[in-house]
Amino acid sequence: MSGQVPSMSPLGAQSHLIPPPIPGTSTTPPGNLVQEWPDLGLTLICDFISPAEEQEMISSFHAISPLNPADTKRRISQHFGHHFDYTTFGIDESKHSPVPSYITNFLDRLPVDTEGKEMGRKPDQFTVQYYPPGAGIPPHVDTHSMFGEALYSLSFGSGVPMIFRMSGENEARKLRLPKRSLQESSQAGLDASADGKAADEKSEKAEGVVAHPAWELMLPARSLLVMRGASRYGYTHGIRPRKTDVVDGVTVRREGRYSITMRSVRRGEEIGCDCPFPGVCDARVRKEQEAAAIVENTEMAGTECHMNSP
Ligand SMILES: O=C(O)CCC(=O)C(=O)O
Ligand SMILES: [Fe+2]
Repeated sequence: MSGQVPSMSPLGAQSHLIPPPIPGTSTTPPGNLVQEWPDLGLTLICDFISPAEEQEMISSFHAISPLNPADTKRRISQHFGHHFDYTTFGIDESKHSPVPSYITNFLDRLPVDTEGKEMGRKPDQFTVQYYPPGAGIPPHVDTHSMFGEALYSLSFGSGVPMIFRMSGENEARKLRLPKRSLQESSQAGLDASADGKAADEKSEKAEGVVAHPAWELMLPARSLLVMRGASRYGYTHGIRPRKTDVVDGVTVRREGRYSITMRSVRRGEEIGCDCPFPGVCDARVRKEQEAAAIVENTEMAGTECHMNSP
């Protein structure tokens, strides 16, 4: 079955990767290969942009953020479109950075929902990132309630394997921990998530949490990944920091990679989530915390009454 969800694995197997689920394949009218995992809501469209568009994107990125040869480790991010305010967890309508033409040029080509409440919805928030060779991004679930369901990631410059794993107890627990700092989870709409894979696995091992197996999906340069459904709401995604990758059985050096993460910002009544993954859903966590605060206040009031009574 395409998009089959792997079953739970015993502890210890988690650092090993299992093969990715087998996709269904098709081609778009211009002949681009499309890989689809319908059960996971995951789609990968190859050659979504041309090599010429890719070159334009790279030069436009570095026109704003020139590469610093002394700094070869840090991911560099540029934000366009509506600004998301991570202190209020809302949109700041007064702040908007013009979206560069290298992005607006392909917006009409993005696959959007053709039915349902998000029909025709296009992204309006864009994060362009440069990952120097070897850099990654910790496994995380993008915030559910504040963004539309479809998340897009366009890869360019070079390809990279993205790691996916059905989230479990560990992610649910972390989402419920008091936030050490909003900044920590802020840079790309991430949940209050891991500090990285190593930290993730260490805490799982220490607590004996049984993790779901992880698998990697190669995102080729110029490909577009679309995450909806389970892959968007229930799975963590990330990129392991490492200098080499094994691609089709061959070890290759990782090159610098760029990506454009595209999201649509929810406003007003749209904010919220009723996904089938309450363990890692920020909307559910907020409700739980509000309910707990009401109980606590009621108990405090009861105590006061009791103290005041003769
Ligand atoms: O670089 C990517 O493809 C993904 C980045 C990501 O997951 C994010 O910004 O939330
Ligand atoms: Fe993400």
